Amino acid sequence: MRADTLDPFTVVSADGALLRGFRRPGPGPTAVLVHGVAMDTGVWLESGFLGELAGMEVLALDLRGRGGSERVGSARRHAVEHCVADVRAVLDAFPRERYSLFGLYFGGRIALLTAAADARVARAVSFCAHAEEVALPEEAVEAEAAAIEGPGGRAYLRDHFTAAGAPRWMTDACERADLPELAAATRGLRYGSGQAVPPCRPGQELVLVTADQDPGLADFRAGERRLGARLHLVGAPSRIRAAHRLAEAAGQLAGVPEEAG
Ligand SMILES: CC(C)[C@@H]1NC(=O)[C@@H]2CCCN2C(=O)C/N=C(\N[C@H](C(=O)N[C@@H](Cc2ccccc2)C(=O)N[C@H](CC(=O)O)C2=N[C@H](C(=O)O)CS2)C(C)C)[C@H](C(C)C)NC1=O
Repeated sequence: MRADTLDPFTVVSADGALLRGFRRPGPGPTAVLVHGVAMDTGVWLESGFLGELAGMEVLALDLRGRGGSERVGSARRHAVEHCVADVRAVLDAFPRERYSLFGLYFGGRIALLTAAADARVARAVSFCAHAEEVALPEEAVEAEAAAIEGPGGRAYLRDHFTAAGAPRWMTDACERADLPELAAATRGLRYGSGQAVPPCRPGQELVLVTADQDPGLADFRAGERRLGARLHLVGAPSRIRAAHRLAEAAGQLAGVPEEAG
């Protein structure tokens, strides 16, 4: 396959955080890719996602504290509003008529929240994250953050994802994580990440993707009703196992012209 030319970029978020990412040129509509909590832009290359978006211009950022982006240090500076600001900083740096956002897991939630905040987003596709309120289990999240920043942090993540049948690109992403920063990002989830996504704007298209056997399917169905989102199911026993099929799903979804009903 043709090697992709990836042009690195740097943008500054609203709170001054320096963000890095890459642009993959393309003649078609612009896609903005938002990775999950324990990830960075490497997942787009390794998952085959990039190849499935052939023809689109692709902008992929490392969220604060991940990849090459600035380590912000505190949980508060990892609040979801700052992640939304990170994405909007990329839109500001690359002015286009419209953008399609594709988000993976927590990145999907960020994509949906960005659409709700920003009319420039014509379409937001959330892979394996729904739009409903989530009651964050404080103790479990704190225990997870402590595990991640502890001596067995990398093993904690690797073992969980391996046991859950995650693809290689997801477990490899954990090997690259800056663990103290990932612990801060985990603690930062308490600042707003549980909020339900507000109704989107007229003309915006929202797509929710999950496994057809996802035990939490009801939350995705709720998004269909409450937000008029489209639901796209992939054949998999769980959200994590669906990760093996998300690039393929992206190819199917990206192929659909935005005007399609
Ligand atoms: C390692 C494993 C145990 C896992 N930890 C993660 O993965 C990442 C890395 C570290 C923190 N992490 C969270 O996610 C926070 N921790 C959790 N949160 C739950 C969850 O549902 N999280 C969502 C995302 C989300 C968040 C906030 C609000 C909405 C949605 C999610 O998508 N999780 C899947 C894993 C799965 O579905 O089993 C993935 N997330 C990865 C990513 O985003 O990079 C790729 S896979 C509940 C309590 C919100 C739980 C809980 C035990 C504490 N631990 C996990 O989930």
